[in-house]
Amino acid sequence: TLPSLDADPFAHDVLEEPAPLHATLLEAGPVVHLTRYDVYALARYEHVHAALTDWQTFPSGAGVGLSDFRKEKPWRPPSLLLEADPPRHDAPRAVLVKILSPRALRRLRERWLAEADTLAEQVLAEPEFDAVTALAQAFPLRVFPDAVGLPPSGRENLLPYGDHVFNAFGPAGDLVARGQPRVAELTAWVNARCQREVLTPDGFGAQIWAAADHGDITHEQAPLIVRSLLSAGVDTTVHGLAAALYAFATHPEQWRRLRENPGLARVAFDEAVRWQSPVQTFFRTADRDVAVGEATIPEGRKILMFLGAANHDPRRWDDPDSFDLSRDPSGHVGFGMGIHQCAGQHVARLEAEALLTALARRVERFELAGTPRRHLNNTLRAWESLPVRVHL
Ligand code: HEM
Ligand SMILES: CC(C)Cc1ccc(C(=O)O)cc1
Repeated sequence: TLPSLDADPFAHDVLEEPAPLHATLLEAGPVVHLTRYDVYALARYEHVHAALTDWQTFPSGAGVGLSDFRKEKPWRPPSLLLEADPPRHDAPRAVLVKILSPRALRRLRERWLAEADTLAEQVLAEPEFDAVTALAQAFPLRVFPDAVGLPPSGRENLLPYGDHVFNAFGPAGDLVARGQPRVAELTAWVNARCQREVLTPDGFGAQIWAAADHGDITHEQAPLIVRSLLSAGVDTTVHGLAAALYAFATHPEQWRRLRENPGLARVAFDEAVRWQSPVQTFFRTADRDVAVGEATIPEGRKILMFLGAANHDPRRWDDPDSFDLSRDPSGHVGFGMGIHQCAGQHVARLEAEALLTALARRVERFELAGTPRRHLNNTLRAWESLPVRVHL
């Protein structure tokens, strides 16, 4: 039989502190029926990994949120990557993976390292500041819109748009309602920024349009693929960097390790992504009755994958709740896994390497200078503020 639970994974107290629910789910069995939404929760690493890598059984085409696109109209035209399955998914994916590859990003490396140094010099002139606004938000907004090729005006729309995109994967509750008043305006702004004529010639956006000229995708698809960058490329890195800064402010011995070996910056970021899982959950749809353990997930139902729980599954990780730079975090599901694995992970890692390297060269120790406050979102694990004191 299938264990069931009436817990609400999107309740504010769970979004604030998901660990107790994760513990319950990890213990209860491979699959738990969440009766409140009639969805099937997967929390153990083995089963989350299996679902992520089996797109035929667990497709994305009906949406990766609670809403089933076969039953209700999506709030925006579906993504050609995130909310598409092969074969439709293939060409957009191939184009974006090439544009965002480690090799393609090499041309940005020096500029992003220099931008991080400049930002660090400015911010570290003060002994105390809010690491969320001064660093985690400021750095991505300093380098990413330019890399996409956005014009300067209106970039303050990116964070609230992304926040709504991530809330919209959850139930239509107060967090979605809070974003509603600005959705039309933010959507219009983002859609206008996906048009060829507003994008600078050397950015990721122009390269997507050039791929259409080259026949790799169609010109109708190009703006929606640019929209994917604007939807997924900002809030994720902001909260990923905030997670890393929170990890180091609460683990001074790990910061010391990074200072002794700045080459650890990239693995430190992946360990922070594993430890905090900035993207906590999202869905798939069961394409058939699926046996998981002795349980069966009925065809047509949504499964909810708890990345944050899988990244702390003691069946897969030693001492999972510790933030430890000596761990090999590879294999974590913080960037997903399989054919939809994060197309922008190398962008995120380069942003993190630049910022953490610039800070490691200057900051002897971080400490919390007040109680961090959470930013609640249906999908993202995020900080509203992270007051820190730095010792140079
Ligand atoms: C710490 C930062 C980030 C995290 C934690 C993250 C997380 C994820 C996860 C978990 C997925 C898989 C979604 C699924 O399987 O349905 C994903 C997909 C994706 N991400 Fe990221 N992401 C990050 C940064 C970025 C950035 C910077 C970009 C763009 C430059 C980006 C673009 C995308 C796109 C386009 C997809 C869809 C890929 C596909 O469906 O083939 N992400 N991301
Ligand atoms: C973790 C994922 C849900 C992040 C994400 C959001 C949006 C898109 C898009 O293609 O719009 C892609 C990826």
